Amino acid sequence: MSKGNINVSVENIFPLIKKFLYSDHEIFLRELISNGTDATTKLKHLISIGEAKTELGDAKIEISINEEAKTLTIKDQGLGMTMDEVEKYINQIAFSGAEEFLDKYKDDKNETGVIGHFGLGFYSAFMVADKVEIFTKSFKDAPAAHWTCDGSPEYTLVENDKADRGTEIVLHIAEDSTEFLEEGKIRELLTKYNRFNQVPIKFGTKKVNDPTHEPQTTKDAEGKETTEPHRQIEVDDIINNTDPAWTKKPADLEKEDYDNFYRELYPMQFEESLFHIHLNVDYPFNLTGILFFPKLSQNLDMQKDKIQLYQNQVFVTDNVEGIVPDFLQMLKGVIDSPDIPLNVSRSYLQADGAVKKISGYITKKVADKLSSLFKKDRADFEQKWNDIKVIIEYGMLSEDKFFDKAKKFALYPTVADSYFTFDELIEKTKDSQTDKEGNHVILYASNKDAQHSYIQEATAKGYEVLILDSPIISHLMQKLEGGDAKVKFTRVDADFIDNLIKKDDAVISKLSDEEKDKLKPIIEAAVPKQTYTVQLEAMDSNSSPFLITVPEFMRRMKEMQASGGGGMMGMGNFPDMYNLVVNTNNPLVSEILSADEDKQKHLISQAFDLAKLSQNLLHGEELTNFIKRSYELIK
Ligand SMILES: Nc1ncnc2c1ncn2[C@@H]1O[C@H](COP(=O)(O)OP(=O)(O)OP(=O)(O)O)[C@@H](O)[C@H]1O
Repeated sequence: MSKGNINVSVENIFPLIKKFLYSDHEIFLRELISNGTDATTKLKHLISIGEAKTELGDAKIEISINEEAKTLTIKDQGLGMTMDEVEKYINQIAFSGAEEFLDKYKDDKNETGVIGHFGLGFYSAFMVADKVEIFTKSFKDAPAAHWTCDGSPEYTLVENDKADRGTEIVLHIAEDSTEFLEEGKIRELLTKYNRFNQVPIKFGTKKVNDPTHEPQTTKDAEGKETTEPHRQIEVDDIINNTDPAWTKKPADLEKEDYDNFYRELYPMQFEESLFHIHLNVDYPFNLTGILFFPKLSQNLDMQKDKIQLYQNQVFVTDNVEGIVPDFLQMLKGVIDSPDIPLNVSRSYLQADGAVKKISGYITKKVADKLSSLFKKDRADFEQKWNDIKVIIEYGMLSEDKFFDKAKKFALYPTVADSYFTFDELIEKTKDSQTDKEGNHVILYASNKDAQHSYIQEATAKGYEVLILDSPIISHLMQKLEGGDAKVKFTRVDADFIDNLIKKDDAVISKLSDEEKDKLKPIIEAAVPKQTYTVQLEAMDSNSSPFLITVPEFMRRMKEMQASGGGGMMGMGNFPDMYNLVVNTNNPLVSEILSADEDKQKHLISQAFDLAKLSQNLLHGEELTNFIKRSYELIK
């Protein structure tokens, strides 16, 4: 028997371990299972190179709870340790590792930046146990060992008669951690961290139908058939899938396999994904994974499903900030990499060269996949556009490299359901939609119904009108305009149509300048001055007499501010401002001019309300009054 002090210089490490990372005590189980997994895969390797003369068998890791003894046991069939190895690995290496880890992070307790908390290793057991025992027998021909430590720096190490190869860690669960003696809690943790563990994990047994037994059907005297019940047998309850889809070669997988994996990953998700991207790189870093483009969903549960980060098939976190570019965080799926440093703060992570490369690689893979989908089946891509556009537009805004690639496949749908790429759009509209100053005006609407009359005016002239309705689209337009000084995006209700795209053939006004000077103050007096600027224009006589427009610049700045930054400071709080465009060629406007004062008021308020109605601006009392007045008119 040997007794000893682990390391006197850090006498208080155990209370520190207990207090440390309080909310993350649960990771002890992941750490111990990872050790068991390593021990098993190492043995497998030694057998394969002929260094270990033993059979691996169906080596698994077994987790068991003994409620009476208040213990939780993690037992593996890996390579085990000799007495000397326990002394070396547990008393020295593991301990100094834990010590170093704690030393580094003990002041960082509140820093959410520490992710994963890998590295504390074996000693994390003391977060939940007040005594830990190790029973271990090496695959080598050496006596088994029994190590005990009760949370003081003192340990004992004695020989033991354990006969089967492997290591058994017995945790005597502390009074304040008894939740880890509950089956439900352990099952939850196993599912969270280890459902794709490389080595099978057994947690209890379960009853299944005996596959060797065929239930017999018998007939009674009246010919009624009775089938005997299935015979049930008890089998190990293996909680994990050791071979998840992302560890396989894409060539070995069908679409169905990816769909099944999506469902396996998010069992509460009933929608299928739109498409997947299989990641697989081994230089200059190791990374595998599968990312899914989800269908846009209002379902909040769905938003909760996030990309999960694994390290060698062990779950680390579903907060992939800094590793996956922001714009791709709406994707779902898994990435697995042993090369991501996990016990560092996020700011460090973002500056890490390998992590930057990973993020760049993921961006490139996503762009390449989208590009190939676009080329392979454009109709299908167009159909999916609505679900994927926000991610792509966000990416174009935030990553220049992605912008350059996405410019070739990002789509601009029109109100007539055509989908153009940017280049196609420019080509299609450059002759008809270039104004007399040489500006190439791209017209768009944000809502087909709300801006219906404006859209109609524009399409009647043969112009293309896009439907652009993502929340960040104003930022993207700004960026696209920045790339070509002549291209201007303008919403269809930003002005009356002839002013949106000014051509040379100006319409002649039926009203003389004196008549206009007379008319303007009459209308101004009848509409709220602070909100509406009256603008007299000679338009087509068939166009509406009154038209409410929102200047493009003003509206876009407000929208950009509402969707986060970019707009001019303070614009978001600016009151709504509109132009009231009066068509001096419309007969009704001539009539207003020649009518008596009462009739003038009446005609203006009716026409003004109609203009408001077509901009969806007529509400409440104004709407009630308008309806009343309109009934009077048809009586
Ligand atoms: N179940 C086990 N079977 C065999 N050896 C083990 C087992 N658990 C721990 N060890 C030995 O103890 C050492 C220290 O374990 P510990 O978990 O503290 O650190 P680690 O696994 O090396 O690294 P990490 O800090 O990433 O967990 C291991 O490297 C291994 O040699």
